[in-house]
Amino acid sequence: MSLVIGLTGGIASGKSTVSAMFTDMGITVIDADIEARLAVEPGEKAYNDIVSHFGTEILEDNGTINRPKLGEIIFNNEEKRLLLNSIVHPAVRERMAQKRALAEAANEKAVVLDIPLLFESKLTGLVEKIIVVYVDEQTQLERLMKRNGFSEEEANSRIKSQMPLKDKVGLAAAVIDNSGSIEQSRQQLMDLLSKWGILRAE
Ligand SMILES: CC(C)(COP(=O)(O)OP(=O)(O)OC[C@H]1O[C@@H](n2cnc3c(N)ncnc32)[C@H](O)[C@@H]1O)[C@@H](O)C(=O)NCCC(=O)NCCS
Ligand SMILES: Nc1ncnc2c1ncn2[C@@H]1O[C@H](COP(=O)(O)OP(=O)(O)OP(=O)(O)O)[C@@H](O)[C@H]1O
Repeated sequence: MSLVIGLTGGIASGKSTVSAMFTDMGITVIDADIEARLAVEPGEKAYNDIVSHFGTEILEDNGTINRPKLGEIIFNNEEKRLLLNSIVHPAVRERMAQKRALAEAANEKAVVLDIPLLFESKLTGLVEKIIVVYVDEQTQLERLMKRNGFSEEEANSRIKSQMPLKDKVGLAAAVIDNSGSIEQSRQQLMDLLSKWGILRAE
């Protein structure tokens, strides 16, 4: 039986950084952001639905979705964001369930589902234990602006579209505080996985 771990947090809180640590340990990570990208490739049902609702203005010349443009629309319009969610999320859920079943069938010790919107989309039933990757608000804002080249306003509109990170902390089985160095976060993860019996204590 695999332990199914949900890895979540807020935008730019460090989920990918922590999920890379799991991958380094040979633990399978299924990433909702990647599945969401695959689900909207040309020819997919979700792609057709997006084009019919948002129009061809959100396409690149080669027919793929212009992600910065769609992002600018949905992070400034709650109704449109919920519409996009209703198109993309069912496809993501289906893809993640398929991959999770494959990892479980292979009898892996643990499998990680990296889902930014685990709580917002009420997907907690998909996982057994939840790890929240936390950073303080100021660090989150600074890292998001730096990583994506966003203005403070652009970064804040994205942060505000999610459940406040500090509210997620209270809903988790464990929290990794990623406000410090990456090495400090790695140590927290190692301690946690030893405690859960996934890694042997050194
Ligand atoms: C709006 C889109 C095109 C912007 O693409 P872009 O490449 O700029 O960002 P990316 O997909 O890498 O997402 C970055 C982060 O933004 C946050 N985010 C993305 N979508 C949403 C959303 N609908 N609501 C709140 N936060 C979101 C997440 O923290 C995510 O990790 C894209 O995020 C999208 O299609 N979103 C809808 C699907 C979705 O909810 N994905 C998130 C997990 S399933
Ligand atoms: N402990 C750290 N110290 C300094 N920078 C960090 C640390 N952890 C992550 N970062 C940087 O902060 C940014 C956000 O981290 P990361 O991409 O892992 O977040 P994320 O939660 O996966 O984001 P998203 O879900 O929005 O894609 C990245 O540019 C990353 O390199």
